[in-house]
Amino acid sequence: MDLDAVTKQSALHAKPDGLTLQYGTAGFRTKAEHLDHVMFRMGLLAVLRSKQTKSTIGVMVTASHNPEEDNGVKLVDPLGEMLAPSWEEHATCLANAEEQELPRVLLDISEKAAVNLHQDAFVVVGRDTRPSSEKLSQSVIDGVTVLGGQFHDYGLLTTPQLHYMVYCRNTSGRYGKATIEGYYQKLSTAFVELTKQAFCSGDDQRTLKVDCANGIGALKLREMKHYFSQGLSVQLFNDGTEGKLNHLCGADFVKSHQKPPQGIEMKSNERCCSFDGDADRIIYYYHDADGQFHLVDGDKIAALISGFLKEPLLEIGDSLSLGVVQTAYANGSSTRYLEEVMKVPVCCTKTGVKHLHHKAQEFDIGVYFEANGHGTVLFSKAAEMKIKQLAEELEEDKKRKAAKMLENVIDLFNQATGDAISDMLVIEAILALKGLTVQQWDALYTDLPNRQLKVKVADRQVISTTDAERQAVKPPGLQEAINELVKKYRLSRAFVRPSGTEDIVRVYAEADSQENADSLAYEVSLAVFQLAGGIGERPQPESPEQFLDDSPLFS
Ligand SMILES: CC(=O)N[C@H]1[C@@H](OP(=O)(O)O)O[C@H](CO)[C@@H](O)[C@@H]1O
Ligand SMILES: [Mg+2]
Repeated sequence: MDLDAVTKQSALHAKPDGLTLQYGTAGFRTKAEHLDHVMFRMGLLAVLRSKQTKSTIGVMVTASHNPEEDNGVKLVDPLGEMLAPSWEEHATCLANAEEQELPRVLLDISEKAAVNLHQDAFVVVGRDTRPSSEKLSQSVIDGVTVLGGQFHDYGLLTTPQLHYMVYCRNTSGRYGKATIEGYYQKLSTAFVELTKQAFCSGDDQRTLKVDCANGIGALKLREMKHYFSQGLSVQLFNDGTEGKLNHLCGADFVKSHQKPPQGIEMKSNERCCSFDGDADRIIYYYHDADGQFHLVDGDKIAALISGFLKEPLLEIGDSLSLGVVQTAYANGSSTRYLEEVMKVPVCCTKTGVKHLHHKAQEFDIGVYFEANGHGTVLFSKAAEMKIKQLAEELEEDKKRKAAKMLENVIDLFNQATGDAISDMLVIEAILALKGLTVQQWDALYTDLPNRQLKVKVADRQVISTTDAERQAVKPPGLQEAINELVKKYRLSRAFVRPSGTEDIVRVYAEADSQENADSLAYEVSLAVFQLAGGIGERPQPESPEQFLDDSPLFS
């Protein structure tokens, strides 16, 4: 390691005084103007991680669903997974080190993680469409090269596409080709194969309206749509030509506001979906004949997919285990439906894809989705081999077809991470094969009315939780207060946790009516405000709708 060169270069990527950042649920995120030094340092860290794992490491520059002025960075581990937790700590240490400390911190990390400094390093870089992303990804590359690492800059990519590239490169191309063309080919071939039957049987070509959040999803979907146009026609909205990234549109907006995005023309009963700003989340929705808006979220996606997978699994007669992984934000009705109607085991983990991903790996077939639409399905190596073998060997036509279908489903899912494009194609394939409308899908179960709020407190870390974030253990008295409030309503549940991506506390409540869910969320927010050090004046009790966007206390 040429530490003198690091010192010299780092002066060109100076750290603003007094800034402390933490590698959170999805890497570092803050205002773009504060991130140059973090990018450079994550370039350095990616080289060390690459040397240690003797693999290609990914660095993605994005702040996903956050405002256009923000940016962020996360590292992608060898199998396309999120960075290992011990390295998250190294990342935080490195990002916050004073400039003169950098050489020492780099040596410290190398020693602690037993990095062989003579090993070659290779890093791949991707970025979203934010105005700040190009320059920031150049700072990542500066960090990579100063430590002698090789790199490939993919330029504009969705986050899941970068995960895919990393996975392909570290599995000698067995997973797919590590090019954008390879990604399009792999997914669209599986989609066309899977849906052949559905479209032969006389179904009209299907159309789907997609709100691309004015982000990278628009660019990539536009490039890709010709590959699968024989099975599905997508109409793009919020494609970035006019509007601002994630502003009044995108999956996060639709889910948290429970209303349609601006910039999309919705006719009644038309199937629409929204991606988020880096295209790793997807949410469906429609207006019914009475003009009422219906959200079909990540929980319903998990229900649709697991129901669909159960049938061919039964058909092939193999006892592969199927399970669903959710977080505390999953609607209570979805959990009940999966467990009681579908008879599928359900696990709850902490928020953040890495937790769900790891839990899902415990099943032969692990379906994981956050309610906000981030998720995928993981097939264990053993399950994949078994299915491939059965698709070749099974004599009975019906059984062989079921195995073949599962084989295509495996190829259609991005096994590295949740992927809006891949999930969209899976969902569209299932709806086509089953002949389901979006209304029929929505009718699998009825969501319990729910409300999410954000509370600003002086230090959100005064709240700590247990039981997959469903119980607050600190500050004293908070959980007891929540329990008392929950008792006032029917079918109710509420929890609070500090966000891992924003400087706020999140409050979630559900109950038998929207009014009750709103009141409960509001009352719990007040309890947080009082017991966990809220900032500003105590808000007057009004409808949560009124302070969803505007209040400095709640948003
Ligand atoms: C309630 C919620 O939607 N939380 C989101 C959000 O995390 P927070 O830690 O809640 O800020 O961003 C994460 C990264 O995108 C995503 O994984 C997660 O689901
Ligand atoms: Mg995202």
